[in-house]
Amino acid sequence: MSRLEAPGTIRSHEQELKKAGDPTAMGTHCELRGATRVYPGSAGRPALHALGPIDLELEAGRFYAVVGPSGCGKSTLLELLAGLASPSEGEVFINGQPIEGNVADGVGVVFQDDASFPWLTVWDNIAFGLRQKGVSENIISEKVKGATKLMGLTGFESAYPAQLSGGMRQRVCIARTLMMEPKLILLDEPFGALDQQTRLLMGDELLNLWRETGATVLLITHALDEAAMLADVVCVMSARPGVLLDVVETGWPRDRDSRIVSKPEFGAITSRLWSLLREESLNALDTKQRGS
Ligand SMILES: Nc1ncnc2c1ncn2[C@@H]1O[C@H](COP(=O)(O)OP(=O)(O)OP(=O)(O)O)[C@@H](O)[C@H]1O
Repeated sequence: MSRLEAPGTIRSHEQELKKAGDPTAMGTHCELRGATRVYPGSAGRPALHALGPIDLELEAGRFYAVVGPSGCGKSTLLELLAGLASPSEGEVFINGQPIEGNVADGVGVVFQDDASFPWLTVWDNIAFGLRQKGVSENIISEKVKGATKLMGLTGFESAYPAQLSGGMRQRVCIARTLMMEPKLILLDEPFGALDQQTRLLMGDELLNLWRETGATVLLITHALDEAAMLADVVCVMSARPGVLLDVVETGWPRDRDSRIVSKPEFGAITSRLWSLLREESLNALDTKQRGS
């Protein structure tokens, strides 16, 4: 069942897994402490306080989703964790080490926009990062084969992105990220452009991937049902500047799949998320309509 816990209390789960010697608890541990992000003003535009302060701890090997009103700072939060931006105040730690604007090793990011390279085949798209790193072709070949199989792309290795569906192109991007064996996978609305059925199936694939790699996953999504189905923990953000409103533990078993959407608990979780977000979303809409 859905239950709410204060952000600090989720630490115990990781400790339990480690004590039990769980091999899947191999992902990255992340922590934001008092992190804020203010975009400086320019050309007569005032500075914009986009995020925080936020305190959030991501335990190794768990699946997190972040939901919140449009423009509340979800992508900004992801950029801080990815090391693509530095906090204006506060700190971000990856495995206990502060990061300051450096993309940490073992972090993979997947964005909403189809980021496949149109001039490369599926195979070469997936191999791209490893080639950049100078990895030998033998090893690349083995890894690409594994990734195409895992992402259901076998048989399409020599196709170009334009010959694939949107869902397949997004799988190519996920496979390319996977190649780098990330211990922290950050996804910003990766299924936003897909139809509902494809989103559910991609969600199942993402769950498989998460189980197989033991990575820590943080998924940003507008879709409350996607968050409720996929995540162990749903972080609910307020309207801008986004702060953590609540942390909802879904309580799903690790071997879940999209069939849980028919369970009564699923409806209870999505209702809980909407009751937390409804007022915030109205506030965000109101602010947008006032043009501030
Ligand atoms: N580089 C930037 N410079 C100035 N303002 C920015 C920049 N990037 C984002 N913002 C602003 O910061 C706020 C938060 O943006 P962000 O993209 O993090 O929100 P979000 O919750 O991911 O939005 P959405 O739900 O619409 O995708 C928004 O008001 C946005 O316009």
